[in-house]
Amino acid sequence: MQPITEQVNNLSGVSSLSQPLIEQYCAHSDVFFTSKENTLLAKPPFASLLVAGTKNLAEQACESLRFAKELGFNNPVVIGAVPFDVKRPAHLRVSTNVATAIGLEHLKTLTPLKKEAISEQPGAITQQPAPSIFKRSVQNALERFARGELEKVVLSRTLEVDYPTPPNTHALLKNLALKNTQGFTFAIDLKGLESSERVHTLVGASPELLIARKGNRVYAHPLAGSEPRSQDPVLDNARAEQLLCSEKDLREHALVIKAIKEALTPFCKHLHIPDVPSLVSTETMWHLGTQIEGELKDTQASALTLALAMHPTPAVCGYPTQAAFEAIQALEDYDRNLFTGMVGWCNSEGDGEWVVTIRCAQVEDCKIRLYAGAGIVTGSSPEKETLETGAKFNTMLNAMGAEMNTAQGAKQ
Ligand SMILES: C=C(O[C@@H]1C=C(C(=O)O)C=C[C@H]1O)C(=O)O
Repeated sequence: MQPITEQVNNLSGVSSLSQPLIEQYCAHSDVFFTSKENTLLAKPPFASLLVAGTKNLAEQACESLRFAKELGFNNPVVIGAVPFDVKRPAHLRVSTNVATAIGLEHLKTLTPLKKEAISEQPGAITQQPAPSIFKRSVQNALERFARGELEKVVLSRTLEVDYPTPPNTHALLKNLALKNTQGFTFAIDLKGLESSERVHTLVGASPELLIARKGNRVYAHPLAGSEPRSQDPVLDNARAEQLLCSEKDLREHALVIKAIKEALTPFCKHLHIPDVPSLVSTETMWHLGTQIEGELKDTQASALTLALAMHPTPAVCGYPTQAAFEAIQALEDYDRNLFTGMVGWCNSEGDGEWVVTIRCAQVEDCKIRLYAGAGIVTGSSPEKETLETGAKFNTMLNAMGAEMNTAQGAKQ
């Protein structure tokens, strides 16, 4: 895919390489997003903040971008985060001050970034809920499947890491980008939502592309079905091979593909979906992934419109969607808010990239809250799902320079 953001403003006149952009990021005010192809750094002043329930969010975004263009800005961009529950306020900003660069994949050819400490002292980790409670929720989900109430639900848990002084969010972002050059690394200032002067940032490195649009072409790369990586190469390969032919994981994956096909078909002239998924690896996980490509009937539907039509996919919610959503409300005892929502950007042409908000955390003052979920279907094991969510925390824990012990299920 060619860079989508070629035409976007570069008002600060920075070079077109992403490393300087990441160096210029300021945790107190900015929004940073990078994919393999594009890096965007949006700085204040922001033209407006779109927080309405997301029902008509795409229209609002479209109007605000048109208005910004009428005011003489060449390439305004909508950038930010939409929550898991689309009835909750989104955190999207219209920016006319966006610097762009090529994607992070090219970081490899630049002076290597070095991993930085995010805090002088280690943080204290608390699991919320405790693994035993998470396992009970998985068991409850299995009982719901047996009663025929639904086929899949994604259940999640969190870790709270408390530091004696505020951790360095900029260093955390750089560490994430350094290790996840194949994924989508982001940092979104959330102060507009909370009206607090303290650093409050959503930060993460998602491996999952919800949708990218460039002209009349669309791309999606849903992931579902996972195995933790192992540091032992033989075991690591064996886990990957096992995943590729796991009946349970293929069934879990197929539900996601079915829903995405239903969501995208009305918009597309052609939609290419491979018959079988392939393996996707991150630093910490193996996943089953399907590379979907389509051609739009027309370019009326923006990347944000398409993303909202797809969200929440069964990769983060379950199947059927409403039953899964209700099961999540009943079984999770915390507020997901932005976790398992979407993060990304969209320009006035309607082009953009939206990724699933996973492998992420919220940094607030001296606390970092990490999130991880796993798809549960008939055949899932409470023990294995706890280990899987534990392994998913490692994307953030590694970047934080933190570690949980094996008993807590987060070791590789
Ligand atoms: C919910 C998360 O991941 C989702 C669930 C997956 C699974 O169950 O296999 C895989 C990728 C994501 O769609 C997460 O990482 O927190």
